[in-house]
Amino acid sequence: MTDPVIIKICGIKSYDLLDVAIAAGADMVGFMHFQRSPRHVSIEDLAGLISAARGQVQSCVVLVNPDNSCVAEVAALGPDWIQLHGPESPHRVEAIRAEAGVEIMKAMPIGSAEDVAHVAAFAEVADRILLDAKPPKGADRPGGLGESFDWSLLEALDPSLPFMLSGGLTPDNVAQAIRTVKPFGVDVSSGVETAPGVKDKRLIEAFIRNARSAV
Ligand SMILES: O=C(O)c1ccccc1NCC(=O)[C@H](O)[C@H](O)COP(=O)(O)O
Repeated sequence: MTDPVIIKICGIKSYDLLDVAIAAGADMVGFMHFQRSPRHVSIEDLAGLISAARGQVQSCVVLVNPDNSCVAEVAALGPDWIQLHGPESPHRVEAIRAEAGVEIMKAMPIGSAEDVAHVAAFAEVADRILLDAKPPKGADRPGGLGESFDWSLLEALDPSLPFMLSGGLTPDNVAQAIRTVKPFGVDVSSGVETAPGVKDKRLIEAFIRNARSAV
């Protein structure tokens, strides 16, 4: 019997949608703290959402190249995870992990075999790796763009490395992604929205149902 895939619904901004994700069986929810994101949540709102999630679902705050004061401010709110989704180096990931005292997920942009070759160095310093599509040149943010990447690139990865898969996942392709790539977990944002930043209850439910039914 294989372990169930971890499901993360990213970019939750409201208590209503947090409840929807929990009721539908999400394992983890992501809260964006990045001004340029259409899913940005203020520090004040993060505090309430993290408290509401506690004990029901793992919470993950997504930051992009944060400075030490931002890390300290977010860590003080007690999320289960901080996700680093910027150009942080392995050394910086290690320092943030020591400073924050919470588990660290490092997002890695994948667009080529060279990008895949960089994963090992980050796997040594992060608690979990998230593989996402490399954003196109000129994109205004490094994630949450609904872009997928060539999953066959991941055949070069160390097969013993547990990783989360993201980038362009939807209710329609998540089961195929799980069967093909065999990730430890899956992460979605745009694929459960009707417009950037507008999550949809039925799409969240369908995503989780279809991910759970993948064999
Ligand atoms: O969602 C954002 O707006 C975002 C902005 C800046 C950095 C990361 C961001 N999202 C991080 C995520 O974990 C997304 O779930 C992941 O990139 C996949 O997004 P999508 O392809 O839209 O499902």
